[in-house]
Amino acid sequence: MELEQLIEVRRNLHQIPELGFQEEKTQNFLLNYIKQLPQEALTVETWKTGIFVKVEGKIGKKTIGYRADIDGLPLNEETGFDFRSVHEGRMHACGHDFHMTIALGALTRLASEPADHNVVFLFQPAEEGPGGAEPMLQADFLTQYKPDTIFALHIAPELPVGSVSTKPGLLFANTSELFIDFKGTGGHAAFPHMAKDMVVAGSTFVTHLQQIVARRVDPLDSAVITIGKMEAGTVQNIIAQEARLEGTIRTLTPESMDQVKAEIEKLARGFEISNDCHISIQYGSNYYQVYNDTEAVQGFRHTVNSSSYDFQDANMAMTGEDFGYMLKEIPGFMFWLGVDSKAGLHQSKLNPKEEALLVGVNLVESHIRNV
Ligand SMILES: CC(=O)N[C@@H](CCC[C@H](N)C(=O)O)C(=O)O
Repeated sequence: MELEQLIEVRRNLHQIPELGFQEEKTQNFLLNYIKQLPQEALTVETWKTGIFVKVEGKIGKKTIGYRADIDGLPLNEETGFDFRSVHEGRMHACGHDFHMTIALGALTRLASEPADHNVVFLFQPAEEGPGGAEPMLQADFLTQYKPDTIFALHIAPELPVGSVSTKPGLLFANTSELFIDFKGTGGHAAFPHMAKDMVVAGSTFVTHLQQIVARRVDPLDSAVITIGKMEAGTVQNIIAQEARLEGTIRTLTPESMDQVKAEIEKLARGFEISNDCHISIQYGSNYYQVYNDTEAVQGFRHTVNSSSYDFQDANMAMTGEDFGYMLKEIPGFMFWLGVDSKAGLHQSKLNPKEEALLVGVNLVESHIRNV
């Protein structure tokens, strides 16, 4: 599959981003594509809105897993491309259109010319939330064809095309979604002393959360608490009775995640007293850290060094990835693929360079053949 075809597939996928476990059109597109490949070596099975494809190897002693995530984000695209999202308020702003296209490109080559080993492609739903990797690991297909090793990639806007980057050990953080609801007493804007104002409580709480990171977490460790969404009130002259914060916590160890959560709960109890309100905290999906196997990374470094592409040592990042659950069960690694975009991940103008699609396909295919 050459660059022109990869671009066509990517642009088709780019137009139809869907949220986690709603990826019906995406699944159909992928299935239709897979259907027109030579079928002799393929076993295809759907799992919820995802898909497994096994390619029987020529020798077939080992099984290599390759995972691509398939969901989009709830974001309005602002690229102005003629192939922009046709789904209002949805965008492939985390590169999953690239991830799927690269997997299809490698699958296309392997379906025509299988590798020595078996390969299982996992088209996984719901990476952005609520998390598809952990339940997908329980699928019967994987019990039957459990990979001995597994890998995946993520696009990296800050790296040039032709570069990839990874490291042994911890690559991505532990994550937990965070939802905090405040309930006070509404009232007339002119009589604040008679109400319990949840705009004030909620917004002060946001700034106090940052003190947990600054003053409770060991400075030699690290954590992030980001509130990405805040909702409160009804109109400008009514004191808000309710407020809601939605965010995410990132830590470098599962233990510091427990500590940060305990600190948030402690802060909330204090706020309930000082603001005379009720606060309830919910954690949505939690992702286990992405921890790369040293030997697997060495093998990949060898693949890259034997190609015309450039390998760079990565730093840890506070991004999260439910692929961490797969790596907890199966040794392997994740790597960053350079796509050189001014706008970063989760931004409405993300514009990865499409030449990187071919770099991805070449490296995924050659690594599978080298393992
Ligand atoms: C690679 C990437 O950007 N992943 C997401 C994963 C989000 C997990 C969950 N919804 C959360 O926000 O905690 C990320 O934001 O890092």
